[in-house]
Amino acid sequence: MPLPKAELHLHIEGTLEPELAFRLAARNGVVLPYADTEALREAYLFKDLQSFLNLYYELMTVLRTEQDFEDLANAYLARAAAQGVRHAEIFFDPQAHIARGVPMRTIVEGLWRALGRSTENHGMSTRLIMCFLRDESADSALETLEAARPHLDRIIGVGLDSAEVGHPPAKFREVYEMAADLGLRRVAHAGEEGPPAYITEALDLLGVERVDHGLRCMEDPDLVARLVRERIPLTLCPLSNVRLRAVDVLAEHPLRAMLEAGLLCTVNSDDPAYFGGYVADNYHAVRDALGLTKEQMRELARNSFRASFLEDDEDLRSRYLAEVDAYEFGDGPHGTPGRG
Ligand SMILES: Nc1ncnc2[nH]cnc12
Ligand SMILES: [Zn+2]
Repeated sequence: MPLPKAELHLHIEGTLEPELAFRLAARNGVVLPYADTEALREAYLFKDLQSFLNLYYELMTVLRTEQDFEDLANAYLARAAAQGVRHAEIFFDPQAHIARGVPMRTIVEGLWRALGRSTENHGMSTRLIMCFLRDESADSALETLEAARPHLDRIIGVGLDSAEVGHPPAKFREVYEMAADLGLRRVAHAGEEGPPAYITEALDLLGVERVDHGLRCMEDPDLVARLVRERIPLTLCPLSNVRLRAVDVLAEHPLRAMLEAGLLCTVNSDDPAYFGGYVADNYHAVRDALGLTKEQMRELARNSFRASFLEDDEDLRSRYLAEVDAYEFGDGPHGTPGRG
C-alpha cells in the first residue's frame, strides 16, 4: 500500500500521455507532427522550461470536447489513486484552450464530469485551480477571470504559470486582487527559473498562500527565514526540476536542506506525463537520491495535507492526517516499502 498523500502541484494538461494524445488526435481529426508515440517520446528532451512549454502547448491541441477533458482527468485520477493520492488540487490552463476556440464551459464542465465523481470512482477528493498564463497580458488574465465567473462553484483558486523569467508577479496584481474579492484562494509559480525576488513579490503583491516550486528561495537566507516563520508551503517537483534543468541531478536537489531548514515542503509531479513519473515516483526518487528517512517521508506526506486547501473540510483533513500517522512502512531500502 502506498503512503497516503495529497498532490498540490499538478497541471492536468501535463498528464496527457502520448497514447491518449494520439487517441484524442484520431477522435478529433487533429494531425500531430509525430509518426507515433515512440517518436513523440523522443521529443521529451528538454533544455529548459520554455522548450518543455513549446511541446506542452502543441500537444494539448488534441483537447477539444468535454469528453476529452473528462477522459484526461479520469486517466490522471486512476494513476494518482494507485500512487496513494487521497486528495488532489489540480491546475488547468484555460487561456491555452480558449485561444483555440474551446469555451471555458467545455473545459470546466468536462473536467468536472470526472472531478465531481472522484470520491465515488477513485476514492479521492479533488479541487480545481485555474491558472493564468504569465506570458500573456494582464488584460487577458482579467478576461479569463471574467469568463470563469459562471463556473466559480467549481473553482477554488487561481494560480500563475508558464514562462517565468521576464514575467514578474507584479504584472498580475489587479487580477489577484479581484480573485481575492471573489473569495478565491491564491497560489503562483515563483522561483522555478525566476529569481527569489519573484517569490517575495508573489507573497507581497499577489497575496499567495502557497508558492509553487519556490526552489530558488535557497539563494536568499532572509526569504527562507520568512517562509519558515510564516509557514508558507512550497510545492516542490523534483523530477520536473531535473528534466527542466533547474537542478543538474537529483542528488543535488535542495529538498533535504529545505526540510532541514524548517521549510514546509511538499513533493508533487507537475507534468508527470512529460517528466518521467507520477507523485509516488517523485517521493521514491528523492528518497533514493537524498537518503530521506522514514520520518522525513512521513513528514512530506503530512505536509501535503497541512498545505492543502482543505479548510472547507477539516474533518477530511484530520482523517487523511490520521491515515499518514497510521501508515506502516515496509522493510525496503531506507525502511520504506518496495512500492510504497
Ligand atoms: N513547471 C511549470 N512551470 C511553469 N508553467 C508550467 N505549466 C506547466 N508546467 C509548468
Ligand atoms: Zn507547475
